[in-house]
Amino acid sequence: MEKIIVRGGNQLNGNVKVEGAKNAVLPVITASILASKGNSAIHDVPVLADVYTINEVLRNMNANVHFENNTVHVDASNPLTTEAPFEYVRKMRASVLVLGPLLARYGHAKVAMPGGCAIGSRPIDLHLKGFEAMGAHVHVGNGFVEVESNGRLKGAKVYLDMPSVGATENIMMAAALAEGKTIIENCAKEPEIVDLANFINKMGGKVVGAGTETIRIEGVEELHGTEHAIIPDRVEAGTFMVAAAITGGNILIENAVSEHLRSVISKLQEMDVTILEENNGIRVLGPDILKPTDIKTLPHPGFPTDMQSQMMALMLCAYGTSVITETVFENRFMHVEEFRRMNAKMKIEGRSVIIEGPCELQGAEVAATDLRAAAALILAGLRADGFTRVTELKHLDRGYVEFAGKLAALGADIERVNEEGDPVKLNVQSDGLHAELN
Ligand SMILES: CC(=O)N[C@H]1[C@@H](OP(=O)(O)OP(=O)(O)OC[C@H]2O[C@@H](n3ccc(=O)[nH]c3=O)[C@H](O)[C@@H]2O)O[C@H](CO)[C@@H](O)[C@@H]1O
Ligand SMILES: C=C(OP(=O)(O)O)C(=O)O
Repeated sequence: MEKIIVRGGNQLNGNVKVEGAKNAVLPVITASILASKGNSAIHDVPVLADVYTINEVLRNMNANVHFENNTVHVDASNPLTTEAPFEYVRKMRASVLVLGPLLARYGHAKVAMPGGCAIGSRPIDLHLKGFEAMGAHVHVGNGFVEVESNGRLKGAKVYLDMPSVGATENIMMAAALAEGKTIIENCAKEPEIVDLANFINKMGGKVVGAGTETIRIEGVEELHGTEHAIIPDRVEAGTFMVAAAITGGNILIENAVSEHLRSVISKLQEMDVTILEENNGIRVLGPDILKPTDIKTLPHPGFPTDMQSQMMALMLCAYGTSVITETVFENRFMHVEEFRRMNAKMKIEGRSVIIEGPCELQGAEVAATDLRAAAALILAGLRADGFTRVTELKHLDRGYVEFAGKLAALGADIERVNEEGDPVKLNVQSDGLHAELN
């Protein structure tokens, strides 16, 4: 089993470049199969396990997919099969995002029902409600969800009970090829939604209002391949912002987009972290003494749940009591137990965690419980006394490119090793890595 070993105490300084956003690239790659003619070239794609998984899902459906030099080329002009088996959905829930495009193009899609996961139960009822409103029939049974329509989907008015990111994306993709107009109300406003809408529009689609709470989609008869560059990853950027803050360092996070990070910037400033918006990114300077603060996770533009565990690591080092309230996922505190192994003092009360800082963090062997928890434990290790060993790196590899390598380049004493203790350098150049990452 591979581990990341970090010895705390080093201040991090220098520049780091943010990759394309995982949560933008996955829906964009699935949207590319809406095109019945022409190739799509998707640029600035991060070399992540999740990208390999979605590429495999598409290949399995008979699309032609090629991934090289951070560009994914998709040719979906062949007739596609319309099923994504459990093997993929188990690895990555975002595989359900093929439902909308397949249903719109072929009138049929079948995907293994995603189960619960470490952060909550994560149902897809809102996705299905949207498809039904557009005239599809939904059948759930034997571990699968199957959606079917008689002929073309019909544009409809869909109100989402909560602004689900995945439901907004799936319904937007389905509506792109539907007959007539679809209006999605109370939809998600995340920057990744805007990126997907831009991609669909470049394919010949007619989507307006992405980034607001109402999206209007005028369905078209056919979409074509196009070229698109993915937006920078705001969660990776936020993670490096915390790395600067927790080590009292000075890091320029290149490519970070401040408009995507307003809530994170504001909370870091409350903790006395200095944030400078520069031409090519965001510079973050950690203070000698961190102040406590409170956060409540919310849909965008509220504080992102995907930054909750990294902020928890930072709050452990602040002087005073901080409170985190998680409202997006019902069970996203699995990392609390792991932090406790590092001498963290905190208490879970319902949907909140009360953190009594500053804690004298101690190095320990800890297991990543999800993708962001993996990063958060490594961040805590940067500050802890002695060596922290983080296992279950499959979570980290879903969403961070060369995380240990990037931290080492900034001055961290960190190494990724295999079972024998030999250093592991991920060769992140080609699809050949797929087996290794899984
Ligand atoms: C690949 C990707 O982009 N993943 C992101 C996406 O996940 P994802 O798209 O799965 O998250 P959603 O916005 O859909 O989920 C938000 C909440 O809505 C609930 N819900 C969702 C759909 C549904 O049909 N019914 C329902 O009840 C979920 O259980 C959850 O409690 O947004 C989350 C919230 O910002 C992020 O943490 C994930 O990193
Ligand atoms: C929860 C996350 O991703 P996913 O929805 O792909 O599990 C995340 O990126 O933190």
